[in-house]
Amino acid sequence: MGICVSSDEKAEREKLKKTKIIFVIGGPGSGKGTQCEKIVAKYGFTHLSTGDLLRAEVASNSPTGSQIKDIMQNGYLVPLEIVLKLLRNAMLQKINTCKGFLIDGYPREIKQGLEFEKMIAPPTIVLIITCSADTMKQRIMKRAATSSRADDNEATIVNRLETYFRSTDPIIAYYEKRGLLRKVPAEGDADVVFNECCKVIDIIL
Ligand SMILES: Nc1ncnc2c1ncn2[C@@H]1O[C@H](COP(=O)(O)OP(=O)(O)OP(=O)(O)O)[C@@H](O)[C@H]1O
Ligand SMILES: O=c1ccn([C@@H]2O[C@H](COP(=O)(O)OP(=O)(O)O)[C@@H](O)[C@H]2O)c(=O)[nH]1
Ligand SMILES: [Mg+2]
Repeated sequence: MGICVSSDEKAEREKLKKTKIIFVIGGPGSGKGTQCEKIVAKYGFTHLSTGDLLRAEVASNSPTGSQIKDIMQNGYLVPLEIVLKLLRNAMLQKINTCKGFLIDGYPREIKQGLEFEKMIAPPTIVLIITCSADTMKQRIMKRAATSSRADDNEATIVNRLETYFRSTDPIIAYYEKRGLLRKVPAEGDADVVFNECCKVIDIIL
């Protein structure tokens, strides 16, 4: 028996394929959220952070939320099916009004990127925000003073950095080979970094 795809689903897929999609990746605390906020203000794109979607799921106390709470608290990766389902639903909710999507914090592994393309669409570009592990640590510790994130503590930061560095090189190589990768150095002030982000985005408008 073949797979039955409804006409609604076909229309959704077509819409998703026509939309600009920017993956925004980078280590924990590198400034993805900060840059996305600025990009939204200037370009009107829709910002979806997979970390935020997962935190909302945990806060809702759903069965999925309880399943992923400890994984996140410890700085490991949530199963891909869960992340992708949340992401797809969130995208479909915005698809009719959206000028383009910023997908912040995804993919964390090549497999996540491949599944996204299968279920949703290929990214237009992949923006990677890069700074040293020391800078990331310092930024998160500073944020920890005011954030209520359960994973903004020294022990979890070590795991988050390790998780990031373990999977990131293959992701970079993969999108570089396809000509989709855009690197933005992020040691400087947020405004300086933003200026570089704009140069990259202006080209795809
Ligand atoms: N260029 C920058 N210079 C100095 N501080 C910055 C810069 N970019 C971000 N920050 C600060 O660093 C902290 C982490 O930034 P942000 O939350 O945007 O990172 P993130 O990549 O989204 O992190 P996470 O992956 O943990 O969600 C924030 O407190 C932010 O204000
Ligand atoms: O695609 C994703 C995105 C996030 N996470 C989980 O959510 C946490 C917080 O993610 P976020 O992007 O907010 O912060 P980061 O870990 O990059 O600092 C991560 O440590 C993971 O446990 C995940 O498993 N898959
Ligand atoms: Mg963030």
